[in-house]
Formats: sequence, C-alpha cells, structure tokens
Amino acid sequence: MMFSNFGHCGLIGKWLASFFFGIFGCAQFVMPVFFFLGITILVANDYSTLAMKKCGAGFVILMEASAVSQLLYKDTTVTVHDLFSVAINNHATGGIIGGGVALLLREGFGTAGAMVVLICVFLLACILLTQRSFVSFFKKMVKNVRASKEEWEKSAEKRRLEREAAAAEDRLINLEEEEESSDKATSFLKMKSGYKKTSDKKRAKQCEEKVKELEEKKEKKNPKKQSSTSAEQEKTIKNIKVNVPVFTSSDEVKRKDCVRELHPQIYPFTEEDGKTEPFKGKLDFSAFTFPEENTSLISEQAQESTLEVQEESYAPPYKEKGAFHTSLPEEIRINEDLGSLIEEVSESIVSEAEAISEENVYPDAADQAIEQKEVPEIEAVKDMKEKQEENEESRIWKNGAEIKQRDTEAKDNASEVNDRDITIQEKQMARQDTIKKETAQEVSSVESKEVVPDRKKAEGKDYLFPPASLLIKEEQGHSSGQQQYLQETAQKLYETLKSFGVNVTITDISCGPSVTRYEMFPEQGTKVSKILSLTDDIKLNLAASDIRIEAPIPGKAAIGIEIPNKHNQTVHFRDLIESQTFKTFKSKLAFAVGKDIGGKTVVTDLAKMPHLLIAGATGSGKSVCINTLIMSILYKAAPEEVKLIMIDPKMVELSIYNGIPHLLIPVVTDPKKASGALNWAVAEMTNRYKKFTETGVRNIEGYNKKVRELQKSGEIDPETIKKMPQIVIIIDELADLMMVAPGEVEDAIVRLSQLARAAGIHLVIATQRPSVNVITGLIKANVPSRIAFSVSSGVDSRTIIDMNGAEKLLGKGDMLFYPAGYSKPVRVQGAFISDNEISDVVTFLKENEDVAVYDTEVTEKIENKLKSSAVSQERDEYFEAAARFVIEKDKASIGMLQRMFKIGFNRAARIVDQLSDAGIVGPEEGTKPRKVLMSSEQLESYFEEYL
Ligand SMILES: Nc1ncnc2c1ncn2[C@@H]1O[C@H](COP(=O)(O)OP(=O)(O)OP(=O)(O)O)[C@@H](O)[C@H]1O
Repeated sequence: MMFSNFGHCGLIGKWLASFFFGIFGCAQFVMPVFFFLGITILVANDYSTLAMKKCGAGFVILMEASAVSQLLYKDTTVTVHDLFSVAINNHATGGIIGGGVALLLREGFGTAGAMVVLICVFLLACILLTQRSFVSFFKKMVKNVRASKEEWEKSAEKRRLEREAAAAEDRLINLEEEEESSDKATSFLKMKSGYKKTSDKKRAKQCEEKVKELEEKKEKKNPKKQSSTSAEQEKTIKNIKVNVPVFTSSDEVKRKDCVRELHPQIYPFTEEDGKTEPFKGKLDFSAFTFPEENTSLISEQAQESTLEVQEESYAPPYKEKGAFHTSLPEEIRINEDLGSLIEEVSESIVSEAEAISEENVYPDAADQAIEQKEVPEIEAVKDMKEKQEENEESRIWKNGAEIKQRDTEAKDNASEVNDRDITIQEKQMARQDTIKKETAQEVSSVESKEVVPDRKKAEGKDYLFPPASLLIKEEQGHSSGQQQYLQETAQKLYETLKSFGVNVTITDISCGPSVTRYEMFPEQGTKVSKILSLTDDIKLNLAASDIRIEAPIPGKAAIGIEIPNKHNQTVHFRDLIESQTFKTFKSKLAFAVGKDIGGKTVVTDLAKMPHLLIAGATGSGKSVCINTLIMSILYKAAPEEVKLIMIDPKMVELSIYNGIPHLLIPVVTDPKKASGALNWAVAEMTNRYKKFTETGVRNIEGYNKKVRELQKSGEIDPETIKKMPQIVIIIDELADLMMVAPGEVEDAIVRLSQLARAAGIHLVIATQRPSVNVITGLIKANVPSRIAFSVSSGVDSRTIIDMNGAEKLLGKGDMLFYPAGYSKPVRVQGAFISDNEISDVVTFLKENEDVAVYDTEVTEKIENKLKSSAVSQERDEYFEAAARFVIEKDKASIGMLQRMFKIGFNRAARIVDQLSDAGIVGPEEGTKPRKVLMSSEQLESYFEEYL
C-alpha cells in the first residue's frame, strides 16, 4: 500500500491507492504504517481491550488529521462523491471519513467551532492512547521543579553552615591554646567536638555554650536533626544518672529474682535463697504476678502441720485456716521516684510477712488443742518480723550482701520457730493421745456395763437386747507409714495439677476407712470444670484405681478429690453400735450406716427417711447393708416397738432371720405372697388411719402417746388396746417382685410410700437392677432417700441418685448415702457384718425369747388374699356387677344377664355358675330363675373379704 501511495505498484496499485485516498483522505499516507503497527500491537497483546482502545485512539487521531485538512481546504464540496473524488485527485483533503466529519462539524459549529471540537477530541484520543492524564503530568512537572529548587537551597545552606562551624572551631582552638582546661570539660568537649585538649571549668562552660548556640541554630533550621540529638542527649544523661540495666516485665527469670530480693520472707525455706545474687537490675512491676513456688512451699508447710495433728483421729485437722492468699499488689511501678518504691515494697513485705506468719505458718490456730502454743509462736514471729522490717529500712538496692545476711538470719529464726512448733505440737499431740486413751478406757468400761443385757432397761421389758460381744471387734493396728503416704500423695496430687496449669492449695486431708479426701482451694480464676476434666490424668499420675472429684464440697469453699486408700479398713458393725452416736440416738429406727470420709460414725433415722431405696451392682454390698439395718433395729428396738416384714425373693439372704421376735410374718420368699404382704400393709395403713381419725391424732407418735397416757390413767386395758409398733418392710430384690406381679407390687409400693410415713410403716427396697422398669418413675418419686452402691455405668448412677458418681465407687460397702434433705450424696463406707455374727445374734434372740409369735391374723389375711386373688383371676369381668344386679332384681337367670350385659349365652351361663359357687345364688331349678341367697350387706362384706 505504501508503494502504491507513491505510484510504484502499477495500475492495480494505483486503483487501490486511489480508493484508500478516497476513504481516508490525506491520512492514507500514514495508513499503511498505522495498519502494520496496529495489527502488530493487537496480535502481540492478544487482542486485549487496552490494545484495542489504543489502536482506536490512533485511528481517531489520524481521521482528525484528515478532518482538519478538509476544514483547511477551501472548497465547497457537499456530497460524499465530491469528498471521494477530490481526495483521489489531490491527496490533501479528508476523504469520506475525515471529510465527512469535518463537513458535519462545520455545518453544526462553524469552522472555528469545528476546530475546537476536533482539538478536544484529539486531546481525549491522546489521553486514551498514552493512558496518562495531563493533570498528573503537570503535577509531576511542578513537583520536580520544586524539588530541584529545595535541593539547591539546601546545598547552599549546608555550605554556609560548614563555613560558620569552621570559623567557630578556629575560635575554640585559639581559646584552648591560651589556657588549661579541666578533665570534665575536656571529656565533654571530647564528646561534643572530638578534640582531645584540656581546659578549665569556665572555659569549658563557655565552649559548651558556644557549641550549644551553634547547635541550636542548626536545629532551628533542621527540626528532625534536633529531635534525634535531644534523644541522644537524654539517653546519655539517663546513662549517667541511672546506673541500672533496663528490666523487662516479660522476663520471667528476672522477675523472680527481683521478687526474691525484695521479698525474702516469702522464701523462708528454700535452699536457692542462699544463692541469690544481690539485686542489680531495674524493676518494672507492670504485669506482675506472684510466682507459685512460695504457694507450694507454704502449702507444704501447712500440710506438714496438718498431718501431724490429724493422726489417728480422722477428724479434720484444722478448720479451713490453711487457705491463704499470696497474691502481691498487681501493679507496682518504679519510674521516677525510687524512694517511694522502696517504701511501697517494704510495706508490702511487712504485710506479706504478717499474712504468712499468722495464717500459713500456723494454719491450725483454730484448733483448740493447739491454742496453748499460739502465744510463744506469735512472739517468735514478731521478732522475726521486726528483724525483717529493719532489713527493709536499710538500703535494699545497694546493700544486697547485707540483705542476704539478714535473710539468712531471718531464715534461721523461722526454722528455729518451726522446730519449736514441731516440738510443741508433738508434746501437745502426745498429751492429747493420752487423754484420748484415758477417756476411751473410761467410755469402754461404761459401755461394757451398758452392753450387758439388761431386761429392765429395755422398754419392751421382756426383750433381752443382744450383747455387743456377739459381734466381732475391730483389731487395733495402725499402719505406721500412713502419714508419710498421705503426705506423698498430697505432694503428687499438687504437682500433677500444677503440671496441667492448675495451682491449688491443699487445705485439708481427711482419711476415711476406704478413701482419703484431699481438700484443696484452687487459685483465683481457675475453673472448677478444668479440674474435673483432669480426672483421668490425676488417676494416671497417682496410679489410683478410681478417683472421685467433689466440686465443690457442700458447705465449703473447697474441692475434694477422693483417692482410694492403699489398704482398706473394714468398718465393723460393733464399732458403730458401741459408738456414742448410736447409743444416744433417740429413734427406735436408728440405722448405723457406716463411717464417712472423715471417719465419723454415720447413724440415721429410718423413720425420717421415710422410705429407702438401696441399689447397686451385684456384690457391691446391698445385702450386707440390709443386714446392718436389720441388726441396728434388733440392737435398738424391742419387738413391741418395731415389727419387720422381710421379703426375700432370692430366698437365701434374709431367711436367716426366721424366728426372731420382731418378725410379723415369716420371711416371705414367694413373690406371689410378697404382693399379698404388701397389700396387707396397705390395708393395715388404712386401718391405722381410721384409728387415728377415731382417736383424733395425726400420726403414730400421737397415737402411742395417747395410748400410753390412757394406760397410765387406767382408762383402758393395756391388753386390749396396745401401742402401735412401727413396721419396716424390707424387700431384698425388687426386680424379682416386679417380674412376677409388676402392676400390683408397684401399686402397693406407691400407695405405701405416699401415705405410710405417718402410719409408721417404712419401706426399704433393694435392687440390683436400677433400670426404669424396676424403679419406676412413681416409685422413685415417692422414695426420697437413696443409697447407691457401686454400679457399672453413669446411667445406672443417674437412675439411682439422679447424678453421676456411683460408677466411681469401689464396691464392698463403699456407698453414696443420699437421704432426703441432703443437697448432695455423702460418701460412706458401709459397716460390715458377717453371716456368723448374724446367726449368733439370731440364736441369742431365739434362745432368750419365746418362739417367735407370728401374727396369725396377718398370715391368714395374706393367705386369704392369695386364695381370693387366685379365684378372682378365674372370675368373669362382669362377676361383681352381675352379683349386684341379681341381688337388686332378687332373681337370677341366664337370659336376664344376657340382655343386661349384652353377652352371649355361654358367658352368661358361666357367670351364673360362678355366682352359684360363691353362694350368692341358689342351684338350678328347672326353667325357673335361681333364688338369691345373699342380701346386699352380705354381698358387700363378701366383696370386702375376697376382692
Ligand atoms: N461394708 C462392707 N465392708 C467390707 N466388705 C463388704 C462390705 N459390704 C459387702 N462386702 C463384701 O462384698 C461381698 C458382697 O456383698 P453383698 O452380698 O452384700 O452384695 P450384694 O450387693 O447383695 O450382691 P447381690 O446383689 O449379688 O446379692 C460380701 O461378701 C463382702 O465380702
């Protein structure tokens, strides 16, 4: 095309060039170049939008050039053909495109206007092509001009200052040559100007002023430089004034060192103390926390004293005084005034010393026995404190060595005091022991007198209480390493928790027969749930079979971790009944449960429970528990006072008691009879309520009181109206009963549990399977007191006591005792009684009592009930209604019953036969209706008896 434009390509080239000139006008000269470049750019840029935009902008610029040439060309072409032909001929006009645009614009805006529009479009096209706006271009230009101007000014100023400085230095050299200078001034000058000459103070001052002047001048002109210089100056001054390295609060080690240095009393017993270097650092107490070491140390101290006091008597060693607080003031800052800081620190040390000496070193001050030794202790501590106060008054910072020495003195004092304490404690303990032994001897002598069977003493007069000598006594033998073991376990426990980031203070250790409880107070801000979540880790670290965490212990601000003892101690039943608690217990339904975690005897009143549910896996100790309950009653109440009904579907557990005077009926082993016995109890309960209404009393106590009064006054014959005995119904395996007669048994139990308390009837239900179809919702709701023995899962535990915990018990009498009114179950080691002991007691009772006189009336009633229930099972559903109907109509026929009950012939005939068998209607009389033999009253009494 380029060659064609200049006529070098023959005829076709000429035609082609003419055509393109007609289209693009004069721009055709550069069009081949534009096409070549444009297509190259488009291909190279992968036909990107930007490339297209730029090519478009280039094309517009070219066409503008054509349009301008058209405007400048003085010709009056108006048609497209004219534009085309003129452009072909002279190659100087705009062609169809450029020319067309120019003509249109000229028509619209005139030539000048068209030029302006074209220039504007040209600029826009240029922006598009270059992708630069003119404004930013101009800005950049202005900036560059300004920068070069500033640079020039700066260099001029620099040169001027250099000249001035050189002149000042010349003057200074002259001055220095004249006179001698002092060392300080020289050094100052050295620092400032780098010269090594000397001059006197005055001269130095003058020089200094001069240099300062110069610097000020400089700084005024260059503020950045000024600030950096002043910062440098400050730093230098700081370096001269404060000869203490900067201390970072995040540096744990340094912090600890500082604390040790400033608070020597907090480390009274560490070996490390002697190695502590005198303090050299600078303090920054922001974000200050107290290190845990001292807490542990002091708690260990507390434990030591605790354990000593605690030996033998399982009572808690001291009353929650072991808990102490060691947190220091959170924010102590030293910045400007070191003196005030020293004051603050000394105060805090004194208060710390007080706190430690009063609360922690002697944690069991509350213990009465140890009260006597408090006076010398406190004096000794005061001495120690005074010495330490003196220490603090002296310079803490400078005289590190002196402080160290005094620390050692204080430490010695503390250890002296400690030793003295220990000896005092030992003496005290020894005295306590002797007193205890003496009293124990006295008590046992009194008890032995009491235990001797005494006919007169017993309320039942003719009841001979079994002697305690029939039971096995606990062998006295204390494991010697017990204290050491407890201490070690406590230490391990503490360290385990600490390793998981839980800091605690062990405040108490209660050693029970089978488990030991470590009471602890967690550090402020520790979540209880965090400790609970560590159960398995604690178990692992202590190699314990199972642990239970009580968080928090009811009524205490502490968490209890119960760890099984190395050697279990059996709690013998004899210990319990010989205890003062049992002897002085008023209720006839006293139940010696066992010993709690503190070793205290637990005796409870069954009458207040008023019904008890005992549940646990097989072999967990239920039967033994029931035996202790029965034996407690045998040792406490005469047969006239308490009667027992025992239901033992297992047949082997309670049969041993057959023949004792307390039994109302022989031990029931037949589950069918059991439901009869329960129904009798329900009837008895109703009877008792009737009697209460007649006598105008509300409960059994009121009734018995009234009877006693009337008997005393002689108004009634003691033989005819007797006092009501309390009745305890014991069911050893509820699951068996529920399998045989679920509906009936549940109904009877529910009725009894709802109403029997006031009537003096109490239920004790034991079961192996605490599933919901055995302990139904209704039974659970009405039996409020529970004893949970070891179970296999948390689900079972929840069925019994509505919470987890029983799955962690150790078995063999380890129980969670949860009577009505307790907010949380209590862990108790149940008493143990062997079969031999039971049989000895039973034999004793049998020998000394007339052969058990069972209540024949009760037995008969139960038998009748059994029979009637067997018969009633065979009877038709409409039997009762039919009987009433025939008595009402005074005749009985099959057709009549058919019509009345809308039943078939056969069924009606069967009902009539049943009525005849029951003696309600007479025999068949041919076609005549049968005769009715009973009146309606007779019928009612029949129903009462048999249904
Ligand atoms: N308080 C206790 N102290 C020591 N050992 C006990 C105690 N209670 C139970 N045991 C031991 O556990 C064994 C099983 O106890 P027990 O017969 O009472 O269990 P159980 O729960 O009634 O079992 P099952 O439901 O199978 O009858 C006893 O033989 C005894 O060795």
